Amino acid sequence: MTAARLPSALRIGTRGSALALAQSGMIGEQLSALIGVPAELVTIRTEGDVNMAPLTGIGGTGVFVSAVRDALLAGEVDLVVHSLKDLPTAPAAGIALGAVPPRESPADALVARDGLTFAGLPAGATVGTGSPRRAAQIRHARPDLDIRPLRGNIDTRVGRVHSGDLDAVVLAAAGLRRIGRVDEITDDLSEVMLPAPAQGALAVECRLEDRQSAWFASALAAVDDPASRAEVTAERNLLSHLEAGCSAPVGARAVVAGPSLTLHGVVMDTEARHRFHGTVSGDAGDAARIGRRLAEQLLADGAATALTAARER
Ligand SMILES: NCc1[nH]cc(CCC(=O)O)c1CC(=O)O
Repeated sequence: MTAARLPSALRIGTRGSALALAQSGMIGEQLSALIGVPAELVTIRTEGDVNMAPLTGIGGTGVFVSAVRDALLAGEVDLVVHSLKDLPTAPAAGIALGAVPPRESPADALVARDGLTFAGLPAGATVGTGSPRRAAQIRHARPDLDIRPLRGNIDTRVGRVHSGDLDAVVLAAAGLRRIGRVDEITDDLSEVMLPAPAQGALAVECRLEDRQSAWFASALAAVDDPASRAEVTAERNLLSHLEAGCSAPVGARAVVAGPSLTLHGVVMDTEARHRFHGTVSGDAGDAARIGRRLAEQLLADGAATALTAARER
């Protein structure tokens, strides 16, 4: 495509999971209505879909991202949609973050047998999660629980509870909501843990040069939500200035209220021996700087100890 002219169809690159298809389908419909051409989803198979080894062992969630971005750079698609929390914080050559659509709930959710809440889980209950961040915060809140490794798509994970294999699993509420399975949630974990930076938010990426095109830029601006963008900017700048990867035990939650933004962050090691947390507020226009300031504050408190301990595992 030459983005200067309207194409006959907008090709949107996505992973093939139910969640990815739901997310990119929704963005495709919105863009299609805006620009008046049909959107076509192009499924891209990634190493993360094929290889079921723990994510921490195959290069983190970045494995899902590279193949989709390669298709964009190769001109096979015009836009790609990702879960923003799966994107590395370093910018990718030739690619722009075209839009951050209005964010879904950033909360983590419990899916437990018999409708159990987090507080209602009996001592020794098995809780599945493959996320060091979730594991550390569960350990901190409930050292009596038995945390088990967990991978796979949302269906697989929830299935481990229905099969009686695990008492509970922890998932992003946004993922369950987007695939229409919000009824599975038995508790909201907002009071128990801070979410991953950018959890619940989407990233619509385009080729850098296509942003010059007026119709392209205006379509992207129409699906962009500045408040969501400010929140994820603060959260991801915290992560990048901690120099922590996407599987590091770092939690972050920014909230925009009117002109101001408040960012809460936590850094732990996986064993939950160390825990550093703090809050920085400021002007929402300073989101990146707020993230950096909280990172500096947590590092001054000694957070590097926790990050190093987490990396050495
Ligand atoms: N880690 C994979 C992943 N990437 C995005 C989501 C859910 C949707 C989101 O956070 O936007 C999930 C599943 C989960 O964490 O339960």
